[in-house]
Amino acid sequence: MSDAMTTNLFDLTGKVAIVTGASRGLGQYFARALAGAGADLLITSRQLSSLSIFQSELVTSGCRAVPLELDVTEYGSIENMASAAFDAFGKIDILVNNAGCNIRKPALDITWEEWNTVLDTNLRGPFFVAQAVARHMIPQQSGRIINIGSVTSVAGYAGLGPYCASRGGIKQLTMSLADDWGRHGVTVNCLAPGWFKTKQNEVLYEDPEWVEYLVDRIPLKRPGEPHDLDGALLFLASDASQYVTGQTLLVDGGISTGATRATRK
Ligand SMILES: NC(=O)c1ccc[n+]([C@@H]2O[C@H](COP(=O)([O-])OP(=O)(O)OC[C@H]3O[C@@H](n4cnc5c(N)ncnc54)[C@H](O)[C@@H]3O)[C@@H](O)[C@H]2O)c1
Ligand SMILES: O=C(O)[C@H](O)[C@@H](O)[C@H](O)[C@H](O)CO
Repeated sequence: MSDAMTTNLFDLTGKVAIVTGASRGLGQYFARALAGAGADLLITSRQLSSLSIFQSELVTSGCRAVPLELDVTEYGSIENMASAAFDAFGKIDILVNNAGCNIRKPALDITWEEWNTVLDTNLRGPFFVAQAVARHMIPQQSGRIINIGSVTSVAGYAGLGPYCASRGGIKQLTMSLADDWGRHGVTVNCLAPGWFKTKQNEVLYEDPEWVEYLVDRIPLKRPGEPHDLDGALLFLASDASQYVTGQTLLVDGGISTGATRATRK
């Protein structure tokens, strides 16, 4: 019998995970899934107070959870977070680079500042968070970095120019970092969700016609639910993916099979 049949490849007992942007949305679900698999958690937000209820929930569930302040657009904030994270548990095994934002506007209306806000948050930030955390993972000769991408890592949508550029960039960045740090036992992969209703995009779901159009384009015929991401997250965070690096895993109900379709079914 192979070892895989006698051990739980997805078990994260004793592992320490950082989830950025964990005060709400997918970040909270990622943290819950990692805690459910046994990991201790470092949850970050720009405002520590926004983490207190969620920290209590994690602690009540038996997880050791520490809140940390992080603004991914500030280099000093990233450095402080990474060293505080390491000090909290003496190691960092998993990073989920989740914090992100979107400005949804026709390309002609995007300002210089808006471009910078999206790219600084979604691409420059995750790069420097990964760098700061890898400085702790490399001496350990192990680590799992999971960058959050999107279906827009592989497809372009009108009105999402800076966002698509940032998510395409994170896919390429994932491959570059995987090549850089693989020799040190650190894997870097990208988890790319499709369409999930959260604070970032809830306004879109207020329009039933848009929802109908969206669902029509999704082969599995529904938007994602956060728990749809659990399996892929735990795969990329655990020993189950020990020989997987540089990959982008789309969890999107199949919408990336075609950004648009000529006929409606
Ligand atoms: N919801 C979706 O359909 C979807 C699909 C694909 C990818 N994503 C990505 O998943 C991630 C989570 O998004 P969500 O849908 O939960 O949206 P959300 O807006 O609820 O969560 C985003 C989180 O990032 C944090 N954040 C924003 N700017 C930050 C900064 N400068 N520093 C630190 N934290 C910051 C926010 O405070 C929030 O906690 C984002 O990167 C998003 O782009 C979402
Ligand atoms: O704010 C938005 O317009 C959405 O949240 C997008 O980010 C998509 O949901 C997602 O990225 C597609 O994968």
